[in-house]
Amino acid sequence: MTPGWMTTTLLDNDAPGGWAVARSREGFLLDDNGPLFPREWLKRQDLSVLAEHGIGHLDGEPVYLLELNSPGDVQGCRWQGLRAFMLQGDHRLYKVLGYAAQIGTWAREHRFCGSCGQAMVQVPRERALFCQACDLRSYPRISPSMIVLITRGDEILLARSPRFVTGVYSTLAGFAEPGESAEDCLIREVREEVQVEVQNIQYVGSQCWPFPHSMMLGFHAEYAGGEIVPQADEIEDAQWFNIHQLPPLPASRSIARYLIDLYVARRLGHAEPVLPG
Ligand SMILES: NC(=O)c1ccc[n+]([C@@H]2O[C@H](COP(=O)([O-])OP(=O)(O)OC[C@H]3O[C@@H](n4cnc5c(N)ncnc54)[C@H](O)[C@@H]3O)[C@@H](O)[C@H]2O)c1
Ligand SMILES: [Mg+2]
Ligand SMILES: [Zn+2]
Repeated sequence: MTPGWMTTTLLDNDAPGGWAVARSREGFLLDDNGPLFPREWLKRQDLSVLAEHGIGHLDGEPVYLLELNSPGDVQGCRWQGLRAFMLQGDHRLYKVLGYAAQIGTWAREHRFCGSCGQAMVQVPRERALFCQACDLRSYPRISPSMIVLITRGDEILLARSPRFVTGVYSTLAGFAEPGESAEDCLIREVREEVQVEVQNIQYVGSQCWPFPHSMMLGFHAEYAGGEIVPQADEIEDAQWFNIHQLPPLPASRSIARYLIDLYVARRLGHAEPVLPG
């Protein structure tokens, strides 16, 4: 038995046994034991299954995803969104569900060829869908996004979007556009969102962010000039905060929080935090 969580290319759907998770637009099915169910039991429930995907091994046991057409009722169970699993509970299970969510979303959204409209088929032994007519392959989609902590000595620039929990301020972030390097994207996003210029851009680390398929690339940058002007509609407020007087911050498992905690720790000479995977 190999301990831990390992994703795999594909598993044989006809082989019996293993664990399964069920996903619908309401999130993952959950009972008092968590979101992992004995697969044979789960498949006997009255659920409308769109597709079954083998996704990996947890402590050596195969794990499958049942992607559902609609959230059914299973006695003693409820539905819970992926974000809630990220915020509380076992980080390992959150990784399993995050991967399941990305595979489920991608396969659901690529059932038909984007070029000719024919049904896509599974490629043997590879996580890819294939159009025989066009010889076109589709792989799981990942959207690179930059996230940056801008600092000015003891001050850090944080902003809030109207979508955030009341009071919470975070680092600036945005999706890469075609034609951009990571640094180009970062500079553009910072200009768009707060009209500030940055210098000494340093890559810090990355994080998978399965909401629904971002790959966060985290940076630190120093302030170089400009007055904060928050972008209409996108940024509700943006301010310089002294590291000794910070507002409510993002969830501890986010790279946004890590970038802030890391800078504060270095500034104060405290032990450095660990970037959550
Ligand atoms: N893990 C973290 O700590 C953390 C923190 C902040 C943001 N994020 C994530 O970073 C990502 C980007 O942040 P943002 O929302 O500020 O981006 P953003 O500033 O680029 O603005 C989002 C808008 O950009 C547009 N957009 C452009 N390309 C897109 C694409 N590929 N997918 C979806 N929308 C696209 C859409 O109109 C969307 O509403 C999001 O997924 C967000 O959840 C993660
Ligand atoms: Mg943004
Ligand atoms: Zn096609």
